[in-house]
This record gives sequence, structure tokens and C-alpha cells, in this order.
Amino acid sequence: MSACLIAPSILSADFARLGAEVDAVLQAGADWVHFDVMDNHYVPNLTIGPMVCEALRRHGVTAPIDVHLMVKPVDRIVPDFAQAGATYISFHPEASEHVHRTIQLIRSHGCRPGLVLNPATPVEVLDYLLDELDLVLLMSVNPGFGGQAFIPSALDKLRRVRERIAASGRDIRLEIDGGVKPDNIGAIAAAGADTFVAGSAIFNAPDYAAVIAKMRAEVAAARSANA
Ligand SMILES: O=C(CO)[C@@H](O)[C@H](O)COP(=O)(O)O
Repeated sequence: MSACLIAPSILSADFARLGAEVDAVLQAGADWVHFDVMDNHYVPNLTIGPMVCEALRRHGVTAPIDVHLMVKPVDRIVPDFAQAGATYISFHPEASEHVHRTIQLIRSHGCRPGLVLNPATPVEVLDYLLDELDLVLLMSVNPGFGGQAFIPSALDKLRRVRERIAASGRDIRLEIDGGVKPDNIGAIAAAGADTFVAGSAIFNAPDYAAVIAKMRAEVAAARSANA
């Protein structure tokens, strides 16, 4: 099993102090910065774009930036995010006319491509695509807002995607996003996730290091119970 990675979603950060917030979660032990891009079209909310990603790089952030595009169309913003310093760029298949082409576009710009499955998107959407992907992101809430409750059917979906990744023989991260908390992250890890996005659970906590450490401990306990 791949290393457990914790990716705080900056959607729940204090945007007035974004650089300091990102520094704080990374110093507290986070691995990635999860960067939620919403366009008020594909999803009913509006957030941040490539200029903010670039500003974080200029601020000195060297950790992987995990860009989750909740935008439609996708392709025209990909080069801008690559230029801005994105590491992973993930998108929703429903938002792209030509999913395979968008994946190739992301890779051709030097980034790692990921595909995002909404709660009602079947796992079969991965057919013919897993060989091209570096990451699969399963949404355990409907995209658009932080602070929603985890949808339990995501656990079965994680197991099914984990089986497909194992069968592919490729090193693909399996990321989960939405309602991830210290009290459910163990079950989520046991179902097969290795990369954990958490927004409100981390940024609403008084002590970022303590909540990240608690999440890692829960993942480690679940993995050793399943070994
Ligand atoms: O992409 C999204 C929502 O669309 C997520 O990244 C949320 O921002 C996660 O927030 P929490 O559920 O962890 O509060």
C-alpha cells in the first residue's frame, strides 16, 4: 500500500491569510495542498484560479499542489494551471468533451493527470483510462461546498476502484474528498484510499498538527488491522 498522504483543502482556509494558512498546515505535517477550483457553472460556487496557485508558489510553497478543477470546459484552463505551478490536475469527466484528450493535455504540460468521480458517477468511467492516469479522486460529497457529510456509498466505490488499480499494476493514487474526519478516516483507509483530502476537519480544528497526527494514527491503525 502506498504511503498515506494528507491533503488539506484550502477551501476551508482563511482566504485573507492564505499564504500563512498553507504554511501552517504544511508545518503541521500535511503532504499536499488541495486546491479547489469552482466556476459557478459546473458547480454552484466560485473560488480561486491560476493566479492564486502562482501566488502560493511565489510565496515559497514547494509541496505538491493538487488542483481539483470543478470547471467546464476544462481544457482552456489547463495550460494556465501548469504555468502556475500545479503538480496534479484533476477534472470531472462530465466536464470534458474528450476525456482522453484532456488527460493527454495535462501530461503534455508536465502535470500529473487525475480523474474525479462524483458520488453518482459509475466506476466504469475509468475503463480505457486507468493506464493514462496518476490519480483517481473519489468524491464522497457532491462537489461545490466544504463541510458536507460523508456519503457512505463511497466506501464500496473505493473498494471497487482499489481492485481496478491493483489489476492495472500501475502506481495510481486513490484519493478521497468530502466529509473526511478523524472518526471515519480509518474506515476510508480500510476501503482502499491512500490520499485524504480534508477541509473543515483540519482548518476548523484549533491545532492543525494534532488533527493531522490523529488522522495519520487512525490510518495506520486501520492498515495494521487489515494486514
Ligand atoms: O472539493 C470539495 C468540495 O467540492 C472538497 O475538497 C471540500 O472542500 C472538502 O471539504 P470538507 O468536506 O473536508 O469540509
